[in-house]
Amino acid sequence: MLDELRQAVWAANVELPRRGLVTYTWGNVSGINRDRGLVVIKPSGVEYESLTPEDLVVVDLDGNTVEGSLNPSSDTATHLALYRAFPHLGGVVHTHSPNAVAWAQAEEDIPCYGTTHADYFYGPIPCARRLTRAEIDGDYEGNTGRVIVETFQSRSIDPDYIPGVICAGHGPFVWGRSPAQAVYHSVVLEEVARMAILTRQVCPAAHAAPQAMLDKHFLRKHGPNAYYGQKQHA
Ligand SMILES: O=C(CO)[C@@H](O)[C@@H](O)COP(=O)(O)O
Repeated sequence: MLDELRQAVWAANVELPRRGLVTYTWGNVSGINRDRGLVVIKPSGVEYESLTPEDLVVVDLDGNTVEGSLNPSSDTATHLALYRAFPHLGGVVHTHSPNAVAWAQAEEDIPCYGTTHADYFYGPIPCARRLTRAEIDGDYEGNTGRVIVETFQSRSIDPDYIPGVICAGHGPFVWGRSPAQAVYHSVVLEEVARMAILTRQVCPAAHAAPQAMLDKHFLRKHGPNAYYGQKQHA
């Protein structure tokens, strides 16, 4: 079932260790078929070295397993909350990439200091608040997704313009139009998180990039007036 999506989700998952974004099994990628309302996701705790496309689990948007004999990722409910709330998402990635986690553990948005960030994220990357005790004890992974969605709604952030978030004390969830694009954005998020840490070290009072620079760099790559590259780039 969903052979093409299964292959894309498998390729995106095995790209995570190649890109240095995961240690052991600390991450997962999913992809969605919107027509069928089905999500393909990595099974929980399976090593990337032994992962095959057949190991992936197919779930519906309520989290029921439709195909697969392995348990889906423990983060499945978070992925599903994002797919339900943000209709343009085609793929979601979660990792514990260290520079993004550093900002998440500091409970700070990742500031946009320059053009590398502005090329892909149209403003600071938000840090979603810590969960309450009741939210952790209850539907933890579902609540993680709900808090991410609340963060975007309450701050009027468009998830197409800021394709990722860091969750306080936890780590990044990043998305894209496809599983491959979600991995691409995860690589960028980790790099800009690292650059922002270096910037703070060089100058603790560094200024955020001005709006004009954000506008120029994001909008020349995204949206109706984009002119960067050859039109098919992520
Ligand atoms: O945060 C955690 C574990 O604390 C998970 O995101 C990570 O280990 C990946 O879990 P899965 O192997 O996808 O269940």
